[in-house]
Amino acid sequence: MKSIAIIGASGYTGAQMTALIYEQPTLSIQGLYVSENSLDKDKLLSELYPNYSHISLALQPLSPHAKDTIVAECDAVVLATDHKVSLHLAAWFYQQGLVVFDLSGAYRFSDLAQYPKWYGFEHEYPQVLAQAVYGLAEWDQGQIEQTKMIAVPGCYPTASLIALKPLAPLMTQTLPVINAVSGVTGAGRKVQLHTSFCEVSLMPYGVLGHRHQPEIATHLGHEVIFTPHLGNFKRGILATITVELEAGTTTEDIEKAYGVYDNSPLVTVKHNQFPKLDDVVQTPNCHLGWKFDEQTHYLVVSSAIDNLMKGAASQALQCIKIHYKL
Ligand SMILES: NC(=O)C1=CN([C@@H]2O[C@H](COP(=O)(O)OP(=O)(O)OC[C@H]3O[C@@H](n4cnc5c(N)ncnc54)[C@H](OP(=O)(O)O)[C@@H]3O)[C@@H](O)[C@H]2O)C=CC1
Ligand SMILES: CC(=O)N[C@@H](CCC(=O)OP(=O)(O)O)C(=O)O
Repeated sequence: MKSIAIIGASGYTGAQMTALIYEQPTLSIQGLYVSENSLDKDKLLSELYPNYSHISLALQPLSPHAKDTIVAECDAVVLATDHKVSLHLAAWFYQQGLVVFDLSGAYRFSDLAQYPKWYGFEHEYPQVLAQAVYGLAEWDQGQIEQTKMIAVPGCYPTASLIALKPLAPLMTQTLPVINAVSGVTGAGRKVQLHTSFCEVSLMPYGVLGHRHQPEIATHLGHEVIFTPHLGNFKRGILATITVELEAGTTTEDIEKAYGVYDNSPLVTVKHNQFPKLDDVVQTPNCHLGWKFDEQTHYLVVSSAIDNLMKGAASQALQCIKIHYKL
């Protein structure tokens, strides 16, 4: 049995993480934590999320004493916290010997120079960062087993990389174009004007400047154009990607490339049939659908995931299971 503390448990990904770990027979939840002065401290998680009424756990303030107790009692921590919060907590828990599964972007680049540019802070823990691995579960299994510092990928990068990585050896220099729409939970539970009910209307944002563009490019090994959109629905991401493949590429080559997922139960690949969000929301699955034009050698692939599940919590659970060989 592995004992895990969940920090940021009142947020959307933290609550989802709690519900998933709660169901695991070989994992136990040591505690749920929020910030020391959180408005939600000492409330039951089920007061915030009545759909989790079966989980009778309180949200505890992450005091210095609580941190020491976590170190004494836990094997691992899940950080479902903002990047800047995770930056410090991940380093501290890692240095105390715990395994860290961080849902934020604070450890997803090995290149220190990316952090001031995309996250607005200098990375203060280069030695911890050097130990961090990217936790795209279907691709990085060996690394996830080896290290104690796992950076769980972002939601848009998960959808995009699962679709694109098999195609990388077949791509030309032309940049793949990724258009993706996310539900509003992607922005977290905190109150913000642009995610309030009357403000949300399908629109692009972060055009040519979203931090997930370099994350996708880094872990694909190929530059991309990435345009996220906010949709007026709660959960899910649909990324539709147009990519030019080398002249002479055949439909069979692509079928073979996507065969890499033949033994990945959570990834479903369909030719000439496109996914829809309703089929993946509330599941850990990724559905891919693709079509290829042999004349122009352009391929269009759509990738659908639940941003809070495969885009965050269920992928973190995959990483936990891979790491502990559960
Ligand atoms: N939402 C999504 O679809 C995805 C999110 N992510 C990433 O996961 C992380 C969490 O996202 P999300 O769940 O959406 O965020 P939320 O805003 O919904 O939740 C953040 C949580 O962190 C807590 N928190 C804030 N400050 C501290 C602190 N100093 N110590 C302990 N807890 C703290 C908050 O509670 P309180 O403020 O009351 O203390 C809350 O529980 C982020 O890094 C995000 O980028 C990754 C993939 C997908
Ligand atoms: C709709 C929405 O706002 N989505 C978030 C992405 C959330 C995510 O995956 O997160 P990381 O911050 O962990 O990379 C955004 O665009 O910032």
